[in-house]
Amino acid sequence: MAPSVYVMYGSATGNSQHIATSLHASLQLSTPCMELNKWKDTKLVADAGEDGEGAKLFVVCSTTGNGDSPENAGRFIRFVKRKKNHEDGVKPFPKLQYAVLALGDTNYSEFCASGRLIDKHLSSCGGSRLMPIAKADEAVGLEEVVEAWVKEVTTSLTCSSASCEEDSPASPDKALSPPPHDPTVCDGIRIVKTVNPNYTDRVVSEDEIGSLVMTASTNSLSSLNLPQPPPSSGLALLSTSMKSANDSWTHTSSDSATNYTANKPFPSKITKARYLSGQLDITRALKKRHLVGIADSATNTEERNCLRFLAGKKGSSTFDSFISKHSVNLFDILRLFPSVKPSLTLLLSLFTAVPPRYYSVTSSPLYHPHRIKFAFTVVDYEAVEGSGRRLGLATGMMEANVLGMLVGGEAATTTLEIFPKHSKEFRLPASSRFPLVLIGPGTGVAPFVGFVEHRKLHRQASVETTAESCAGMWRGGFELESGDIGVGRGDTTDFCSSEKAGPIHLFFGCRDENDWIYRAEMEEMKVQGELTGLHVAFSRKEEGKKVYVQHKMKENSDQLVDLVLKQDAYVFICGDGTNMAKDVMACLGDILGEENVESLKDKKKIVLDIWSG
Ligand SMILES: Cc1cc2nc3c(=O)[nH]c(=O)nc-3n(C[C@H](O)[C@H](O)[C@H](O)COP(=O)(O)O)c2cc1C
Repeated sequence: MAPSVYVMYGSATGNSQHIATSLHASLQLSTPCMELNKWKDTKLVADAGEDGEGAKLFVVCSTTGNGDSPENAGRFIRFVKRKKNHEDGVKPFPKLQYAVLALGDTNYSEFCASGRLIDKHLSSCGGSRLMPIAKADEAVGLEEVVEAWVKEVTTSLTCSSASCEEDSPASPDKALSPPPHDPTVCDGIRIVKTVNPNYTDRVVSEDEIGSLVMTASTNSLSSLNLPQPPPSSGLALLSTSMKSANDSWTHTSSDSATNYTANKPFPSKITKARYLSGQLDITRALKKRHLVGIADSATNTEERNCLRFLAGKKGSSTFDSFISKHSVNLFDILRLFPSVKPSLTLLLSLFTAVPPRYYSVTSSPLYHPHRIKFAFTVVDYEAVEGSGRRLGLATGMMEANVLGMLVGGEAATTTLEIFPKHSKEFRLPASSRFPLVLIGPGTGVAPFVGFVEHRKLHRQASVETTAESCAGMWRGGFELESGDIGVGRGDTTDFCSSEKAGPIHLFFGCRDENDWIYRAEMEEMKVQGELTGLHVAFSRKEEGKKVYVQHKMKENSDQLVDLVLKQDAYVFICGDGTNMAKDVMACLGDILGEENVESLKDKKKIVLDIWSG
């Protein structure tokens, strides 16, 4: 009997899920397409086990966080990693053949970490590779690697099948990649009247397509009637209450709060909101896979061809200059290409459920055990001047919810569904004695505000506890009278307070003073001595002089060497992964030496929490 074929995915923002479901549909499999965590709901273990008929498994999995697995793949990865799965005789998948497509982004240091783990451990679990792992890089575009992998999977299945000729599954190209060369598209696509108002019924060359679509888009986009919220905005801070009869945020693994997940979030009450500054800058646009899907629903051939061209290899530069540059979204496409009438089912399959958004907590649980604060940039921008305003889906919703609170002190009307996502590494060392080097330009600074607050409160609490013990208020069952020991309570408090806490240096960067979030807090921390060094870089304060955090780090090279290499400091870096993290890591390499940086990363003494826009 032929082995059963399974397609499974681990996805945080929908890309892997879409690739997997499209592949699954095109292969017309009888097994369901599942998220990896649901592997036990399938017959995979039975089929690929010692007594099974054999199984082929195709995995598409992304990496999120800083080398973390997507939530819907974590359980599966923990399962394949189990030590006992790798011992002789008890391997769970001796009859498994598999292939892994890993999605990632080379801007992150742990490129494709989850896919690599799955590929490695499926082999340790007894499986054999049908093909080497494929790694698709978001930084340069996923399409090429994805298309090649899908083709290889399809070929491997069709040609290993005895009934190759009659039973071959439908080509996955249909769902996943642009259609093959079509002369009406590539040799002279006619841009439809609705796209170009100056259209005359003529054939235009490929070179003209870009500018025509651009002209049309600028005209049309600027007339889009997007809802206009009040003038912006920028960075906002929300404070939400976690308090309910039985739940508390502060307790860890054993507590019920950790049971809140993306699928079962906690409805938190918004208690406070305030603006932190007035600047924004994020982009969001349709991906090629959306265009491929939508193109088929165009009833007008020319519109369909135009969309296919944009989604294909030949249309890549037009795609960049039209779709990406203008942040063209579905709504724009429906207006620009009126014959496109996608069904609800198609849209649901193309646009996966809105993924959760992750924000760093900026407050210490020691301060407010039942409340958390977090900061976010309100996405509100024009992709190209005059092309109309774009609003962030999640941040726009959050801002709208608390607008009354921000401008008039009214209470928020809705709750915010939240759940915790614990970080293994991006957390303060247990002892306050270690110095900290905190590098967080822009909103990257948000978690560090909580770090400094937490360390202050932690230290206060431990000084008070130690001082009480030292002063003889408690001595394991009996109390000493004042005068029994030669020092007073004041002396011991002073002694305990003088216990050395490591210095904290914060490197922050922004455009100019208007952009300086948490300024009051930072300056207060410096005055109070909680921050030993506050190093602020302004990139647009002086004409022609761009100063970034790396420049401030270089200025303080000797101090950094002393803190990190002699005093055992922890270095935390948070913020934009596309440029900042790379530049900061290169700068650390220059200051501390590449080898030291590598070894400190391995020891988790240089820790990153980064994201790409
Ligand atoms: C918040 C965030 C963190 C990420 N972290 C990593 C990472 O550590 N390593 C990596 O290779 N890619 C990382 N990526 C890139 C994603 O893996 C990539 O965008 C992928 O296409 C997402 O696929 P998905 O939608 O199926 O989750 C990250 C992306 C985001 C948005």
